[in-house]
Amino acid sequence: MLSRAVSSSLASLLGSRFASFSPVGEKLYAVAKGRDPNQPEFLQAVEEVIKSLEPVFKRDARYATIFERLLEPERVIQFRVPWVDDKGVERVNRGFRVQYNSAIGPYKGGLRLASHVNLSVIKFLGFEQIFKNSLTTLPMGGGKGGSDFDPHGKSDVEVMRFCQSFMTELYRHIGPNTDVPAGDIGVGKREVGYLFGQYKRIVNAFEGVLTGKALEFGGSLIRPEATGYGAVYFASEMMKSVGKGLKGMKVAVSGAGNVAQYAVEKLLDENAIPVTMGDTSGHIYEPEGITREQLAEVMHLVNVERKKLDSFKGLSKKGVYTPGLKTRVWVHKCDIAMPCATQNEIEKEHAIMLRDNGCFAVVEGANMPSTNEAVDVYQEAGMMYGLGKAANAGGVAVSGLEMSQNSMRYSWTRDEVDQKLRSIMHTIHKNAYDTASEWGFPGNLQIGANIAGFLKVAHAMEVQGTV
Ligand SMILES: NC(=O)C1=CN([C@@H]2O[C@H](COP(=O)(O)OP(=O)(O)OC[C@H]3O[C@@H](n4cnc5c(N)ncnc54)[C@H](O)[C@@H]3O)[C@@H](O)[C@H]2O)C=CC1
Ligand SMILES: O=C(O)CCC(=O)C(=O)O
Repeated sequence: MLSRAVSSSLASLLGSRFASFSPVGEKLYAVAKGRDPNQPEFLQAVEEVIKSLEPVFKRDARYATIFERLLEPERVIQFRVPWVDDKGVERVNRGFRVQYNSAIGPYKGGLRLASHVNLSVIKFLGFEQIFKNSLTTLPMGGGKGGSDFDPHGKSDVEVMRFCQSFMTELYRHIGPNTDVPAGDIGVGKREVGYLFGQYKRIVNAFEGVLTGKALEFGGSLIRPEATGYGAVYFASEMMKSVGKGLKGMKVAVSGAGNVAQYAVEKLLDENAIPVTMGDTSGHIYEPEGITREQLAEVMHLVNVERKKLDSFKGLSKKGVYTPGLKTRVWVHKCDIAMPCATQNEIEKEHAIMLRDNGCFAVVEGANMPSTNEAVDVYQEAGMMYGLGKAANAGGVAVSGLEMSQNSMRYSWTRDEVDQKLRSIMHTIHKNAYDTASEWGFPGNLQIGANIAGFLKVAHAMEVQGTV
């Protein structure tokens, strides 16, 4: 245990929020911060998990030791990605794959292509993925990768050249029983296709090394829809737990990409009223609800024309488009907020706006979309909080089902996969809910999900020895 003097000097070194850790939590956070002081997103994710795991560390100090081991990724791969643009100019990007934890299965997690990608971002995502994958009930470890290459504004051929170069290094580190990447921001069917083609060409084997593949070469039905649908199934479980339903609920959704599109589609199926969608160009607000026709236009614009919402033509008379990111979707009155765009898109001021406007639940389709200060606002206000690790686990869960289908050389029907997804989201919610109650925090899905996700991995790590 740290002395009071050491602990207070560490507190001033690490910032005021640090003061609320127990001495064990302080020590673990200090280990992470001491090793990687310049990785803010990673440290934010670590802080959030440590706070939830305090009761576990208190009950049995063994778990703190295991957690300290888990904090360090098993392997971090960083590499050069050279490619040639359409003008014949040589370009270089930086590629990453963080193979974070393989205690319960092969590393599994997406690849992100976006200019903001750096090691801190990939490490936070890989760290989160460990707990999320554990919650899915499927045997998948945690990993994440990507590059600071931004596919927006690049031609298809430029994206292909980049993906081929990226895979020319990555292929030696992955495999269907080792590490199975998939999509994330900036990586959809097109990019997964180019990556798969290059892998197959190099290793001369047709194997399930990526998920999110097109149906023609081993993809699973419902994988494109899975994260958005899964988040809405999770929201529905949250509502049921307090005797409510989604019908008639006004939902503010951020994002206009994969997760947001299918969240809006499923909200419409459930007779909820999605009132917003947003991207880096701005956002649309439809006070009476986004219609299926408007959603179809967004899908065409984003997925086919590769444009942003500033090109959206279908606003209703009451609809409003607000350009830029200064004003976010969270200014609009809603019952439920579903952030489905990116990390830290809800800061404390936005959480306060949501709370003051009567929003009573936040369900995260994105990874770590709320800052820790925003989460404090939700918890202090008694708002329901479905954290990303639980609420957006449907995507990776169906990726796990894609791996199973590839292994069996078989394909389940759309209904079969959708039923399995629903059942997995039900189980994740129940596990988080029950675990929260068992540990003395009834209704706190954040604590419940983090503890349940951690304990499974911790037990596997313990019996596998110090590896
Ligand atoms: N695709 C998947 O299966 C899964 C995705 N996620 C998470 O969901 C989130 C969205 O991912 P996808 O929809 O797959 O990506 P995407 O690339 O299809 O869409 C991302 C959307 O967010 C918007 N966006 C990005 N940065 C923004 C910013 N700073 N402010 C406002 N809008 C911004 C983009 O313009 C785009 O509309 C990410 O946090 C991702 O990690 C989580 C689980 C699985
Ligand atoms: O489907 C996958 O393997 C990855 C999904 C993902 O990146 C995520 O859950 O954040």
